[in-house]
Formats: sequence, structure tokens, C-alpha cells
Amino acid sequence: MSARPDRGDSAASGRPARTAAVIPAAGRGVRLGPGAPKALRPLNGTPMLVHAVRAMAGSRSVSLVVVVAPPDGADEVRRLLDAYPLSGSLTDTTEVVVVPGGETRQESVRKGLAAVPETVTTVLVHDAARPLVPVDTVDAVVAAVRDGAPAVVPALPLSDTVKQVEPRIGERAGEPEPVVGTPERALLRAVQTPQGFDRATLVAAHEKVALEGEGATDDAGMVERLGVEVVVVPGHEEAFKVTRPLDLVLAEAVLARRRANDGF
Ligand SMILES: Nc1ccn([C@@H]2O[C@H](COP(=O)(O)OP(=O)(O)OP(=O)(O)O)[C@@H](O)[C@H]2O)c(=O)n1
Ligand SMILES: C[C@](O)(CO)[C@H](O)COP(=O)(O)O
Repeated sequence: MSARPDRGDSAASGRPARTAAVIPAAGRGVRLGPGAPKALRPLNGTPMLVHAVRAMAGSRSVSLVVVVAPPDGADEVRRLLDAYPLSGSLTDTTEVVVVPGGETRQESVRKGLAAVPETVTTVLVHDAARPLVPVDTVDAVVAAVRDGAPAVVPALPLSDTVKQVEPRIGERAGEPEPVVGTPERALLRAVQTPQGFDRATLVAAHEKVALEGEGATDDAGMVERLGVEVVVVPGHEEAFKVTRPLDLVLAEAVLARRRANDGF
């Protein structure tokens, strides 16, 4: 996997618009249960992370993928990525670099972002835990950023009704939690990745939260704190996050269906 000519369109400035994807893959996968770090666990015999890298490299826009590995696992991840072809295409020369991650997703993304060169104008942040995102979803996010949106998230409407509760913690943990509200479901969206950003906006958002010491569960949430608008494009059911054991069953089923349909 090596550097290749830019795949970006020419920006209005005449300078090439390059897109990089940062893949945070440094989590343990506690909710998935005991085993190897989540991103390294196999799906249909291939590590989840490899599926995620292929999903990003499959977009014609993406010329660089930065994989954020477990803090003590960068060498192992590098070897693993070397062992798997990026795609079936011999011409695909997407550059893939690996950096060590941090204690939180936010810290891991910040470290990945530090490895993105300033020539890159559009940055995607994509969970390794969403290995099956279709390329059309990736392309829709990139297109919206290139069309001028500083921050773009793919998202789906919810099927469940959502309740706000008063969590029971400490001595009261385990007691039934009182419901304090029911947000109007039609106004809610379940947000996925890749989330796409104008590079400077994402860097500023991460600098702000690092300074303020506050956490955020996604990158767009940090951009919102800058007062910058975030917009939504349609997500995809297959971009679900592998979080709990049943998600592995679903992921294997999706891969089996793809194989049957496309010879994937
Ligand atoms: N310190 C961390 C924590 C998470 N992630 C990454 O962020 C993505 C979304 O996180 P999540 O699904 O919560 O993964 P885990 O943190 O591994 O899961 P869990 O919370 O169950 O341990 C994953 O690709 C995960 O590898 C990361 O790069 N660095
Ligand atoms: C970024 C994310 O996938 C958007 O839905 C999500 O917030 C990650 O949460 P996690 O608890 O780190 O899996």
C-alpha cells in the first residue's frame, strides 16, 4: 500500500481537494465480550478493521487512510494490514498509515487527525466498528462536504420511541429509572459514520474540547460546540455499529447476502 496520485476533484481555488479517512480502531470492545480488541476480530474470516479500511478505500475520493490502532498494538495492526489486500483492484494504491491511539475515542481521533497532512481538505472519521458501510454512503458524505458543508453526518430515523430517564447510580443502581421525558421521535436521527468535515473545522473542534476537557460521543458533536452547522445526509442500515454479540451475527449475515448477490 503506497502513495498514489490524488483522487480529488479540483477545488474552486485550482488546488486539488484531497480526502483522508481517519479510522479509530483502538477500542477494546468491552460490550462485545472477552477476546481480541474489537477491530481485530474476524468477520467472515477477515478482521473487522480490514473491512472498514476497504470500505473507505473503495470510495474514489479517498486517497489516504489513517488507522488508529490500540496504543500498544500499532506494529501488529501494520502487519495485519500488510497481510490483506486493500481490494480486488490491482490499481488501488490508497496510502494507509497506522498510528497508536489513546484512552478514549476522542483522543484516538485527535491522534489520527495529527497524522493528516495539511494538503488534505476533507476528513472523514469512520469507526472501525462500522465495517460494512456501503461506498455510496461514503461518497454522499464526501460530496456534501465538497459542496460546502463544514460538517456532515449520515443518519437514519429511529424505529424505537426514545425516553429520557433519571439514571439511578451509586447505591440506587439497579432500581427502576424514572422517565422524565419523551422527545418527539420525528425530530430524532440515529447518527452513523463516516462523518465528514472540512479539515480546519474538525481540527478546531478537537482543539476546543481538548482545552475544555469535555467529552463528546461523536466528532460532529464537537463541531456543534463551535457553533458551526452540522448537516445530515441519509445513512444506511448496513452502516450499523458492531457493539454487542448479536451485531456480529447480523454482520456475518449481511456479508453472506452480499456474497450471494454480488459474488463479493
Ligand atoms: N480509546 C478508544 C475507544 C474507541 N475507539 C474506537 O472508536 C470506535 C467506536 O467505539 P466503540 O464502538 O465504543 O468501540 P469500543 O470502545 O471498542 O467498544 P466498547 O465501548 O464496548 O469497549 C471503534 O472503532 C473503536 O475502536 C478508539 O479508537 N479508541
Ligand atoms: C461516533 C458514533 O458511532 C456515532 O453514532 C458513536 O457515537 C460512537 O459511540 P461509542 O460509544 O464510542 O461506540
